[in-house]
Amino acid sequence: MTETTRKAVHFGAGNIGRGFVGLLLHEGGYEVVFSDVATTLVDAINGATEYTVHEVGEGGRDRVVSGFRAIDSAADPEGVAAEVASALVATTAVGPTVLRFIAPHLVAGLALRDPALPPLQVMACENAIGATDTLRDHMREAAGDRWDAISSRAVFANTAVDRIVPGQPEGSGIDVTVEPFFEWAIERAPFGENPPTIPGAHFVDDLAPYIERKLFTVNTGHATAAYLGARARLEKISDALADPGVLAGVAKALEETSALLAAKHGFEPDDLTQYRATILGRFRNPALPDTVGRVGRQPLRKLSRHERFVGPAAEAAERGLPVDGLLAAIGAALVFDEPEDEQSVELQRLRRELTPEDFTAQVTGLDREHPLFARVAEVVASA
Ligand SMILES: NC(=O)C1=CN([C@@H]2O[C@H](COP(=O)(O)OP(=O)(O)OC[C@H]3O[C@@H](n4cnc5c(N)ncnc54)[C@H](O)[C@@H]3O)[C@@H](O)[C@H]2O)C=CC1
Ligand SMILES: O=P(O)(O)OC[C@H]1O[C@](O)(CO)[C@@H](O)[C@@H]1O
Repeated sequence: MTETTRKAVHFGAGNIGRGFVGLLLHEGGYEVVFSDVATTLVDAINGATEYTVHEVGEGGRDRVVSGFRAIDSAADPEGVAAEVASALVATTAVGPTVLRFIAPHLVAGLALRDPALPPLQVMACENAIGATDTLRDHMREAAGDRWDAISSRAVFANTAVDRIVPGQPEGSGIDVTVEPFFEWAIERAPFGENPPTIPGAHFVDDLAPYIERKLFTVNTGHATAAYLGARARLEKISDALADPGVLAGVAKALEETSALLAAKHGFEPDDLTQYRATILGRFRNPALPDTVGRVGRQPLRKLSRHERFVGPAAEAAERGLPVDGLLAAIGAALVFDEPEDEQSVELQRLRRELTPEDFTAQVTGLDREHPLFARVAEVVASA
């Protein structure tokens, strides 16, 4: 494989796929093959020779991506397997619950792959702890008896990706509007001497502190702003941050997650204060057309056991740390009522049909004996 055939297959050509992962892979010198199930999007990508990532806000600039194509994985699974077989890198940005549908494509590609090639470098770029491990588990399951023969043809690294990429305005084609900030932290060890070349990414020995700091600050804070903003009938995230009540609620929830991060991972409190300030500045970016509906999407996933609210609140409660701000955010999430969002509709149905205790057990996954359980059930009862 020569320098000119450096190829990455990226699953999920949506907002983060084109506006972040695809962009950085392109800047790292890879030809990018997007794989998606949205036929119109695949056609639009194949109809273009370049697209522009518009970074809006302070320090932002336009970046042009070229050297890509797209393939419809529903219509042409054999084509996807062939691309995977000869790629150097495979990434995903499809949503954590979709990883199991990507696994069979990767397995089929590894089965075709020449064992003499360098191992495929697999990285799931989702907002979830251990997403690449989850993808590998799905692959192992999909491969069954074949796994032992093909698993050495790939290496797997967990990653933490951070860039706000909102829903795109009508008529923007495949261009993407994003914030200027980004961070991509990747586990170093799986690659040995040959890490992928991704400009601006940083390789770390232990990803756990990075991904927890990211998820429990950026994502906890963003989702808190969305749910408090939606409850205050605000539509834009930047307007939510301008509301003193919402801002105070976000600040309180994040002070609690910072206290946990300091206690658990040894982050310096002053550094966390600075990190929170930077993040609140990012949420306030008025040039980003971001909405409480997008950021609050899939509330059942966000209220689950190891996600951005219950995850840190449970650990904080176990350590006797304060959780009132996180409980208030959970209270606002419970009344998130977006008819367009399936999980929001399901959430409201569950609230109507279950007792507060049964709802808490089912939605948050907390054990009934956990120190947080009764407090969440109380919030559910009074929401
Ligand atoms: N948008 C953002 O600001 C950020 C998003 N993320 C994470 O990135 C992931 C994707 O988020 P977005 O790009 O915002 O969503 P999106 O909805 O814009 O993109 C997801 C894409 O995946 C495609 N897809 C769905 N099922 C598929 C399948 N079986 N095979 C191939 N493609 C499939 C969809 O058609 C869509 O194009 C999520 O896990 C999200 O949490 C992470 C950091 C930032
Ligand atoms: O599907 P999720 O988890 O809401 O992912 C999107 C979130 O990730 C973020 O990009 C933060 O990195 C936010 O823009 C957004 O709220």
